[in-house]
Amino acid sequence: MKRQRLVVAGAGSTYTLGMIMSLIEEKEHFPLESIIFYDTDAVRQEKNARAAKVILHDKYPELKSFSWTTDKKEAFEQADFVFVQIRTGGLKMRELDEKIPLKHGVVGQETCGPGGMAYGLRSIGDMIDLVQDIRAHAPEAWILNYTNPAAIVAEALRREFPDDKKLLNICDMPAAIMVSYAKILGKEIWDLVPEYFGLNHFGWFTDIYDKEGNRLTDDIKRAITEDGFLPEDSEIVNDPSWIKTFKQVETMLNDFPEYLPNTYLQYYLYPSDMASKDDIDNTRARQVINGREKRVHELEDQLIADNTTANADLEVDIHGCYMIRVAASLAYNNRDTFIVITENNGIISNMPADAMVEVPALLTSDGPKPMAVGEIPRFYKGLMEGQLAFEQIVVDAYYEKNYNRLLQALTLNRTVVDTPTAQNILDDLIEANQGYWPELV
Ligand SMILES: NC(=O)c1ccc[n+]([C@@H]2O[C@H](COP(=O)([O-])OP(=O)(O)OC[C@H]3O[C@@H](n4cnc5c(N)ncnc54)[C@H](O)[C@@H]3O)[C@@H](O)[C@H]2O)c1
Ligand SMILES: O=P(O)(O)OC[C@H]1O[C@H](O[C@H]2[C@H](O)[C@@H](O)[C@@H](O)O[C@@H]2CO)[C@H](O)[C@@H](O)[C@@H]1O
Ligand SMILES: [Mn+2]
Repeated sequence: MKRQRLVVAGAGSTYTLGMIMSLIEEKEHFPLESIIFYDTDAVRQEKNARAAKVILHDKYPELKSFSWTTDKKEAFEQADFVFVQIRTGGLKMRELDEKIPLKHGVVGQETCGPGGMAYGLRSIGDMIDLVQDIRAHAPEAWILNYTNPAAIVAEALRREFPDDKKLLNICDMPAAIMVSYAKILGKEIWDLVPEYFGLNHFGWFTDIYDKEGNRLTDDIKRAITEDGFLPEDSEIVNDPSWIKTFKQVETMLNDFPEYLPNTYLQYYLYPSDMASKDDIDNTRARQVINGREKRVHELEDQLIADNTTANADLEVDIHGCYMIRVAASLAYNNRDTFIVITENNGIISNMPADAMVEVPALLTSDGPKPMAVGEIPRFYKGLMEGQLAFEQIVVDAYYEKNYNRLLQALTLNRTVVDTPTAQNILDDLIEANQGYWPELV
């Protein structure tokens, strides 16, 4: 098995340490020769890097080299794989994305509605530059991108790099949901075969099978409607916000029993309820700053001070493992099935060919081979068409630098709808995003 040379871009991320643990856990599936961290923020990256060095020294002796840099050439020129996880504007801007819509009585969420639009307009330019930089030094490397808002980023990258066959956008949410299904069924996530369609953070499981072909969907639905639904992945199992989100799946399934919903549909199906229950002074970004980010940094301080993992509480979560299994399937032509974001081209036969959809695909060394979904029922098609138009108009607005396009996008979005409200939110977002968004005309 060829050992891979991996670059983590955005290595100052709160997910990096978890990714290192997953790389260790998955080393037989995806063996590494080297890891290079790359980030534009040398200080933020260095903390993660020094802690990772301690972990890798203890738990990955086979790794030939580990280093970190802010130099693009040094980072990318030898890469086989680049995992991309950047956040333009940081958690500070995420907090504004959440608070500004809430101030106007609208859902405040990093990837949905106005918050997703704001974050998208910040991310697009940086992501285009980053992919160009990677391609300048590593034309053949696989780029696995999970930078959010993945739907809007994927649409912009599709337009910018139409012929790039080694650029794949992915999200871990379907996998995190499947971890909970697996727990209900007394199985492992890797034993389950999903049938799924949608857009990123906007989709449904239509069926779940095991590898022997047994249909398990009704067992899952029955368990959720009788006993409720909880997160089970280690990263989120005890997080009150994620517990509340998973519980909402029971409500969605009772209201719309046909398919099993992605958790993110709560923002689109119950927007008034979601907006009214959020605390503007303690939105998700604030919880992450005081929670995951603080926890990760404290753990890193401890690892660096101790110079050993002996006393550290290190856990593996599905986020990293999913990305790594995806990478392994591409690298070694495993042809495993994963839910990924890809251009529709007839997969969902009654959705536009150019839509970036989220569907199961066989991942091969020749790229993803998505499985046909066929025609989807009118309700889902209607919801998806509205959301897709929103996402595509946001990307149009980025290129056209056009205020009115953004007003159209927000008015279309199920979390907003009302034009004067859309105008007020948009004006506040423009002010908050000066220097990040294109100058609008
Ligand atoms: N698709 C998914 O399912 C999924 C799951 C988890 C996280 N994410 C995404 O991963 C990203 C990281 O999240 P986080 O909360 O850890 O954020 P974070 O702010 O902790 O980390 C992001 C890092 O990216 C760096 N960065 C910003 N712009 C950069 C650029 N142009 N080039 C290189 N580095 C750059 C920052 O300096 C920072 O260190 C976000 O986009 C988040 O939404 C996606
Ligand atoms: O609010 P956050 O920062 O905690 O989460 C935002 C991300 O939520 C999803 O990712 C989950 C993931 O599904 C789960 O497995 C675990 O690793 O936690 C992640 C969140 O902490 C979502 O898919 C991402 O796109 C979001 O960035
Ligand atoms: Mn996601």
